This record gives sequence, C-alpha cells and structure tokens, in this order.
Amino acid sequence: MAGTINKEVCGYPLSIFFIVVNEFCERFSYYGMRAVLVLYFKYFLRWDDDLATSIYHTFVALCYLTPILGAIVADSWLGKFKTIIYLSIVYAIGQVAMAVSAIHDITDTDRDGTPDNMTFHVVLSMVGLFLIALGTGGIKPCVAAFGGDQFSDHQDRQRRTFFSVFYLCINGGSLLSTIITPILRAQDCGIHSQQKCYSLAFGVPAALMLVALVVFIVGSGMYYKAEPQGNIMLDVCKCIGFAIKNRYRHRSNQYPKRQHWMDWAEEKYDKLLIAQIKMVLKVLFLYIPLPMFWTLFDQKGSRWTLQATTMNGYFGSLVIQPDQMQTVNPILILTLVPIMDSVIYPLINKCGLNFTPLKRMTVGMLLAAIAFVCAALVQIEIDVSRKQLLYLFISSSHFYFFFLNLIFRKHCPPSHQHPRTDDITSKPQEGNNAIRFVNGMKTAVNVSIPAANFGLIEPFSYSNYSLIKNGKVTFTLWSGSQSCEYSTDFGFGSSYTFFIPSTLVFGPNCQESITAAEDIKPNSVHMALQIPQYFFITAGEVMFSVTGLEFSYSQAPSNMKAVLQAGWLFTVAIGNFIVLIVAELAKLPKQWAEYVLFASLLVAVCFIFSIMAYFYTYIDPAEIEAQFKKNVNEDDEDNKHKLQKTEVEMNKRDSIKCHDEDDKDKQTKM
Ligand SMILES: N[C@@H](CC(=O)O)C(=O)NCC(=O)O
Repeated sequence: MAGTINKEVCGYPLSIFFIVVNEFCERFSYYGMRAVLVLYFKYFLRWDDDLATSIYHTFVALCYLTPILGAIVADSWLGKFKTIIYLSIVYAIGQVAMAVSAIHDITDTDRDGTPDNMTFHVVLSMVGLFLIALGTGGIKPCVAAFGGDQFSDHQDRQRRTFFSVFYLCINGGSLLSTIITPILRAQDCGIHSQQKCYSLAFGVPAALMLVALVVFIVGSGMYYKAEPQGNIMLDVCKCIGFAIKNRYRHRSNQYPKRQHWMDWAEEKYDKLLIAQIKMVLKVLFLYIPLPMFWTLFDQKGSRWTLQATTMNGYFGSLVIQPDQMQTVNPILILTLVPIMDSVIYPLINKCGLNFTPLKRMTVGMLLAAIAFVCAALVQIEIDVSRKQLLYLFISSSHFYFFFLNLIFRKHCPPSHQHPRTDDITSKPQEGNNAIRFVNGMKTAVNVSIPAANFGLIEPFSYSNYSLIKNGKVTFTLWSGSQSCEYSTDFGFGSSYTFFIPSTLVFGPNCQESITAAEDIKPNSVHMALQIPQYFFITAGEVMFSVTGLEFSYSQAPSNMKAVLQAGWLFTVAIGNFIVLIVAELAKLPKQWAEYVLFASLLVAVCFIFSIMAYFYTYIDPAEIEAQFKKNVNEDDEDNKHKLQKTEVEMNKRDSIKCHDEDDKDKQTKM
C-alpha cells in the first residue's frame, strides 16, 4: 500500500470511513429515487401500468448491466478512484435531470397544474435515468472493490467486517430513503399550481448524491489507489482466444496433453496472466447457478408487493401500505448482519464446523427457497379467504338485487327500472376500496370526498364505483343547498354500496339513515403473515449476498477485482430476466403454484451449486501472484547467470580465436 497516508482507527484504515459514508448516501439516492419512480411514470407522465412497469424493470436491469462497463474502465484505464469520481458526477447530473423533469411548472403554460409539453418531461427523465443507470451501475463494482483495496494482506478479519458494515450502510440508506421519499412525494408543491411534489422526491436523492461525491473527494488524500493495469479485459480475451485456437491446432493425439486448456496459451502469453485468468474463470464458472437466487430475491419488489395489496395492513393504529412492506428487508438486514457476524458465525466456528463462504451461500439459497414456500402458504390462505368472501358476496348480492328490484318497482318511473349489472366481481386492485352510492330519493344528489367526486346521482339511480384508499373517509352529500356528512372507516380491498333512502333528512343526524351493504369484505389475511417470508429471504440474502460480495473480492486476482464484482452484479441482471421468462413460460393459473415452482427451481440449482462448491479450492491470489513473480525473478536471475556465463565463454572463445588469428598472421608475415 505504497503512497498512502495509512492512518488507522481501531485497526481499520481511516479511509474506509469515507467510503462507507459515500455508499450510504449513494444508496439513499438510488433507492429513494426508485421508490417513487413507478408512481412518477403513472401519475406525472401519465403512462399506463404496463408501460410504467416495463420501463421500470428495463431501468433496473440496465443498472446491473453497466457495472461491466465501469469495471473495464476502472481496471484498464482510469483506475477505481477516478472512475468513481467521474461516474458519480454523471450520476448526480442524472438525478438533477430527474428532479427538473418533475417540475410541472416548467411547461405548464396554461397554469392548470398539468404539464403542457409532455415530450420535454419524458425526454428529460429518460436522459436522467440513462445517466443514473450509467453512474450507479458504473461505480457499483468499483466502490466495494476500492474499499477492499484499503486493507493490507494481514487485515483479513477487518476486511470481512468492512464488507458487512458496507452492506449495513447500503440498507441503512435504502431504509431511510424508502420511508422519506414517498412522504416527500405526497406533499403538494408548485409555483403556479400545487401538485404532488415529485421534484422534491427526486431532488433530495440528487442532493444526497452530491453529498456522496463530496465525502468521497474529501477522503482523497487517505486512499490507497491501485494503478490501473492496462487494458486487462482485452488481454484476457486475446489470451483465451489464443489458447482455444492453439488447442484446436494441436488436437491430434501426437501432441502431449496439458494440465489445463488455458496452458495452450503459454507459447505466447505470460504465465502470470494465464494463472490469473484461470482464477477468474474458476469463480465465473461458480457464478453460473447464482442468478436463480436473484430471481427469487427481486420478486419481493413485484410479486410480494402485489400479494400485500390483497392483505390487511392495519398494525394497531399504524396503517402500512402494501409497498411499505418492502422496508422489512432493510430493517431485518440491519438487525441480522450484526447478529450473524457476532453471534451465529462465531458460534458455528466454536462448534468446530468449517462454515466456508460457499457453504454459507448454499444455505442462503435454501433459505430463499423456504421464503418462497412461506409465500406460497400465505397465498393459499389468501385464496381460501377470498373464496369464502366470494361465496358471501354472491349470496348477499342475490339478496340485495332482489331487494333493489322491489324498491325500484315501487318508486321508479319505468325508464329508471334498469338495475346495473356491471357490479364488481373481483377485489379492487392495490388495496383500494370500490365504493358506489344508490340514490333512493326523488331528487338528484351530489356525493363527493376530497379525493373523488361521484358526480350527480339521478333519482333512483346508481353512481359508478370509485376507488378510495383505506382509512377514515367523510362523504359530503348535496341536494340543492342541503348537505349531509357521512363518515366511515375503510380497510383494504373491500367494496360497498351505500343507500341514500327516500326518507333522508339532511342535517347533523343524517348519517344514521344511510345504510351500507358490504359487496366484498375487506382483506382479512394480515400483512404480518408476510414477515416470515421476509425473514427467510433476508437471512438468505445475508448468507448469500454479503458472503458472495466478499468471496468475489478475495478470490479475484489483484488486477481483476472490479471485473469480478461486475460479474457478480451481472448475475443480478440475469436473475431479473429469468423472472420474466419463467413467469411467461410457466403461466401457472395459481400464484401459490408459481411460488412453489420458483422454490423448487432454486432447490435444484442449489443442489448443483453445492456440488460445484465441493470441488472448488480456495486460493490466495496475492500469494499465487507473489510466487509467480518470484519464479520470474529467479528465472531472470538464472537467465542473467546463464547469459553472463555464455558471454564469458563467448569472450573466451573470441580471445582464443583472436590469438589463433594473430598467430596465423604472424606466421604468414614471417
Ligand atoms: N437489501 C437490499 C436493499 C433493499 O432492497 O432495500 C440490498 O442490500 N441490496 C444490495 C445493494 O447493493 O443495493
């Protein structure tokens, strides 16, 4: 670690403090922006659900594909330090572009609260997202590896702890931002008209990214900055290509076999480079089954959140929204990482078990599979409760229509006798409640709540269904100048029809005359039932992901550490594609069956991985590289000696030759 100010605090290099704070702010920025992104697409850019979802997933996939680019730039050209600085600037510009794209006033020329030039907002936000994907993905493999670089060879234990703390910072940032940015988004802001404040929800992550950059620069004088080693990726590709070609050229039996197919590159390439490529290939081979873990893990943001929308989110007086259940993951990470590091792993060690990184990762995969079995059980519970509710609904709705027909025949002129048949038959989406009103009065009634207007309901007629959120809602009914307020509490996913009787007397006690029929009962399965599945997936994540991050670092040759980190992140991108492929191909009618399918696939993959892991031999790349360098030096010394010896012999021979020639000359002269 030459050329560093090697200050240490409690055995740790001081420089890593700046790196973990940088990571905290960067992850706050990333997860905070991501938390409100789909809603921004849907409500600000006015895209439909499908478009919003596909652009969202494309963005996430891009964030995990760009690490390859960042790693190549860092390892072969700029070095990790400069790559982090430059790409962080690109990242911050992207976040600022997002914040600006969400200011509706910029194009709201008629000042009605909606942007008038949507193309401007769409283009700016797409440019912003592209820059963010480039920035966040590009620096991702560099920051972790750069942190690892700060430790000396004898600080193995501290480096392991660093990776755990690093993971804690990621989740601390993610947890805080996932709580804060939705709150910011829900505020109203604007110059000419007040709208939901997406610009603030993107602006704060942009500010945090700038803080991340500044903190990283402040630590500049303390970092150990390994020099980039030239275009290593190109060398690696050329070397592999040559080995394959050379092997093919010498395929006949007359040529002696070599220990490893990469050894066929020996004719042209340095032995050290070949050894390093072998190390990387061994780890990359182990990575093949890993995307399946991410396939399951990343569904907590999609399938599991959708599952939560069909559940009851009342936790005492606290109401948890379906998308807020995702915060259980970072909360559990913050609890589990220290417990694992300070209690579970040491305990396992004390029992004499060698819980190697690859064993931990295998257990992590199994835990993720268990999480999906839990998710399947919860799904079955939801389906059963829904069946019961549907039965209740069908029977109550028959009774209810019989009753309505009686009223209408008695009171309505013939033109109004057409009870609507487009009644709701399935649970409203996203935990909303579907509400409608039946006006049994002879005069028209207007019904409204702050968030929706049911419109003017003609005498003896129905309003359409309106979707409203859970919690207490106060309806205001107007008929001419008379009004009536009706308050009630809603849970999640229910449907109600409210009857305004012909005898309604407007005034303070009007509430008692209005009756409600429960068409669909609110969700009865509690969201707390998702906690076990979150627990298992998070415990799996700690064993799999935290360990994998450290494993990738420790098994990589010195000049290819960021490349291996990028390879690790690439498994996340592949995992996300597998979700789409499996879900599309399997098309299982029951959600619980899909969960079981994913769990079974992971168990199968885990079995294969455990066999591969069994045959893996852990290496110390630094030691191997040092050995190679020593051998080369010894070879050089040998060569030097040989050269000197040859030179001496040649000189001797030359001088003898000279003497001979002199003698000959003398003889001829004589
Ligand atoms: N547990 C996740 C964070 C989250 O989903 O909130 C995590 O640690 N991801 C790793 C990362 O690098 O972002």
